[in-house]
Amino acid sequence: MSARPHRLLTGRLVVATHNAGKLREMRELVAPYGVEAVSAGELGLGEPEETGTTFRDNAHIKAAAAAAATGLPAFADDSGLAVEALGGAPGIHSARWAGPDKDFARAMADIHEKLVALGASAPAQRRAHFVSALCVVWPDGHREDFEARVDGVLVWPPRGNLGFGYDPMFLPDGHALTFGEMSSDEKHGLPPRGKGLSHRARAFVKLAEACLERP
Ligand SMILES: O=P(O)(O)OP(=O)(O)OP(=O)(O)OC[C@H]1O[C@@H](n2cnc3c(O)ncnc32)[C@H](O)[C@@H]1O
Ligand SMILES: [Mg+2]
Repeated sequence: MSARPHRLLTGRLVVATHNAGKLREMRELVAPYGVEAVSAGELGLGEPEETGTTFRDNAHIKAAAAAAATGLPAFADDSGLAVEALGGAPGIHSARWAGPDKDFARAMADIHEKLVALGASAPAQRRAHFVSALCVVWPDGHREDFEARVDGVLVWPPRGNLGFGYDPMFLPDGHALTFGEMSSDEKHGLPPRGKGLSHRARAFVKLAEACLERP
């Protein structure tokens, strides 16, 4: 095996998210690796303000806050949908676009309406990508960062109710189903089925390669 420049993650891990859909996916991703995942909710942790200007910064803010509060390594994701015709919006503001009620039906319609106003009806004009920045922070401040994206087009009307957030309108390139129509395993697209499909699974493949070992 090659030398590891990264720090190995073992034992208990805080999954520092308050998003139930992300929590489920992050737990599924770490499950094969023998780490004990405890959620921010189970530990009663608050939500830090996401004041960063990049996905990477915001993921670090969330992981660092959870590591400081618990004395355990913490794992956070900051992610979002970037729509090319909208100059990359909503991007790091993806959660905020859904408002305090987390109304993603409204946020998806909002994006669709903006694309219609631009005359963007052909798939080539409706290109978008999801980005995931994953950050692990240890109580001593050591951090490990991984980022990945998945490209696709935005469909209308939304299709499927299996995922969360913007999944029902996102059709990844080379696939016939939206993320909202995919099972969690299909959306992850991990071996033996694939090399990682979703932004989060692709970033996690990098994290696992660097910081995790199967028991
Ligand atoms: O910050 P935490 O507590 O992790 O939860 P959050 O929902 O606020 O998460 P973010 O700040 O990272 O905002 C990302 C938003 O982008 C959307 N998003 C990210 N990944 C997604 C995915 O895999 N499928 C659908 N929508 C996604 C989703 O709506 C999220 O609320
Ligand atoms: Mg957030």
